[in-house]
Amino acid sequence: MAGTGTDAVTDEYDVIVLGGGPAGEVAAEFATAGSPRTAAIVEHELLGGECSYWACMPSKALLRPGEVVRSGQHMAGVSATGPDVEPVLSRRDSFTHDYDDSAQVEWADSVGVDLIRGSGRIDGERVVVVDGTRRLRARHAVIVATGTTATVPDTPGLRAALPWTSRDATAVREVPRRVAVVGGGVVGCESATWLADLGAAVTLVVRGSGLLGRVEPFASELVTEGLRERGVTVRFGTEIRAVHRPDVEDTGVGRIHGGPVALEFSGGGGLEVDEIVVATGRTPATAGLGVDEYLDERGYLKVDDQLATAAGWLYAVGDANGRALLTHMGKYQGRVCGDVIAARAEGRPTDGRGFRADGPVPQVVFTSPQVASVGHTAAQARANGFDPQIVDVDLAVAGAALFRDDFTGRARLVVDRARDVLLGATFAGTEVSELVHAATVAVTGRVPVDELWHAVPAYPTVSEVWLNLLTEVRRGRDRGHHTHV
Ligand SMILES: Cc1cc2nc3c(=O)[nH]c(=O)nc-3n(C[C@H](O)[C@H](O)[C@H](O)COP(=O)(O)OP(=O)(O)OC[C@H]3O[C@@H](n4cnc5c(N)ncnc54)[C@H](O)[C@@H]3O)c2cc1C
Ligand SMILES: NC(=O)c1ccc[n+]([C@@H]2O[C@H](COP(=O)([O-])OP(=O)(O)OC[C@H]3O[C@@H](n4cnc5c(N)ncnc54)[C@H](O)[C@@H]3O)[C@@H](O)[C@H]2O)c1
Repeated sequence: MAGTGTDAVTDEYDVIVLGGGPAGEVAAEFATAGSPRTAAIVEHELLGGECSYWACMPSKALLRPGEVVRSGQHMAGVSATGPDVEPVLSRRDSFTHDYDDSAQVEWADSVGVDLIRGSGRIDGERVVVVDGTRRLRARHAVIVATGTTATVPDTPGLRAALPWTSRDATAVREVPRRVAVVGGGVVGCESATWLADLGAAVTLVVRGSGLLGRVEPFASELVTEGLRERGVTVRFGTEIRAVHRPDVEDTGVGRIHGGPVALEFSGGGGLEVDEIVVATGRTPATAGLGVDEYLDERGYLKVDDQLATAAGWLYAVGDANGRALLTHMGKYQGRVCGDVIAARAEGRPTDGRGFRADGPVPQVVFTSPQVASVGHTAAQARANGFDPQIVDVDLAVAGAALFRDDFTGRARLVVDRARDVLLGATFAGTEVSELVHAATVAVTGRVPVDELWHAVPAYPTVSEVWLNLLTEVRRGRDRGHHTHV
């Protein structure tokens, strides 16, 4: 029976998915596509998950206008102002559909997946209980795709101050005049960017010494410079000892939660702001699901490359398995997991290449400048026992200068000398997001550098940076390990 957004009537399905975010949706679709198998998704908030309503979609809708304005401001003959708050927030709302998931429910209907509204937990082998009352049984598989929630540290006074999390920052309705963003990861850097674009005076409070922990150090430095140039105060080595907000009010998501907030720093000193955004990482939504024996020490489900746990019938995709907290990787896992379940249900072998979700991880951080990367950084390559050739070049090519007057940035290739293939690539610079897929293809396909030499970038495009990178790889082979241009 097709999903209606209300309770479906079937109590036995071939596949039951807990959590209707992007990973769970795709897994349900692929496990049943082109077959008579049935699937249900159990979802206790909105079908579409965090990504659609409180994460990727609204954040990128809030970030793009600022980048377009900067593009216009750095192009002779073009005048650009803004971004203007109200139209930007309305455009954001058009992407989150005002938190109405009926379009996703139609999608579920169209692929024959039932939606069961409620909170699911596992109660024995292949059995799911919804809201503590309704029992469902899965003939083949149960897939956990419950994602993560924002982690709020137990700093004295912080939780009582009702700080914003990523949900408030992406759902912003009232722009705080002064805001402290706590955490120097992706959420911290991106939300500092859009809140500054919307006119807030932003202080980014970072306990470590750099932004975006796992990226190449030069990318982290360029993002720090970019934030500072646009007026964001970036404070490294700063821990918050206590938070005081005497006048707290639960005004709703995206609204300012009361009066001013005083932050006390561990090393002395402090800061008064109108709102705090806590961007200190994620907590897996796996507690109380009845899967404790399959969790690692951080609370993520332990899975193999086929997304299966040690219990053959139980799988986990997306953020819930902690492999890569990214929508595209969750959807990739959903495709592989769905294919594995389908093959097993049909008695087909699952030892082919298509049945392992072990591809390299691409990511774009939509700050200004952006950071687009895939595979190993230089440090990761060394830590994994490779002897990498590292090649760095400036992003200044003819195509870049034509693209935008202020185009700047750097690119790095990490090459495995032994096999003559790319292990990773990082582009940090003006609007570099679309550059990374070529690198993803090269890394995934293990294309030899000598073959890449024949992949000629069109003139005059930003992709011509590839020519400079590959030229340097050839030169570097004669000169030694690390080359800069
Ligand atoms: C601010 C922000 C910006 C981001 N931007 C990007 C980006 O640009 N690109 C990118 O690739 N990634 C981005 N991410 C990460 C991305 O949002 C996640 O990787 C992605 O949402 C994970 O998808 P998922 O399906 O695993 O989980 P989720 O999207 O978290 O969905 C899980 C679903 O399970 C439901 N659920 C949980 N427990 C239960 C239960 N017991 N019963 C029923 N339902 C349950 C939840 O309600 C939710 O709908 C961003 C994250 C944040 C916070
Ligand atoms: N564009 C994108 O691809 C995108 C955008 C946003 C989020 N995401 C994904 O979402 C995930 C979560 O992002 P995130 O930024 O919340 O987490 P993160 O783990 O990337 O960064 C968390 C930051 O908070 C700091 N921190 C942790 N505990 C702290 C504490 N008690 N006090 C002070 N600082 C503390 C950490 O040192 C780190 O700098 C990431 O893994 C990312 O992949 C992706």
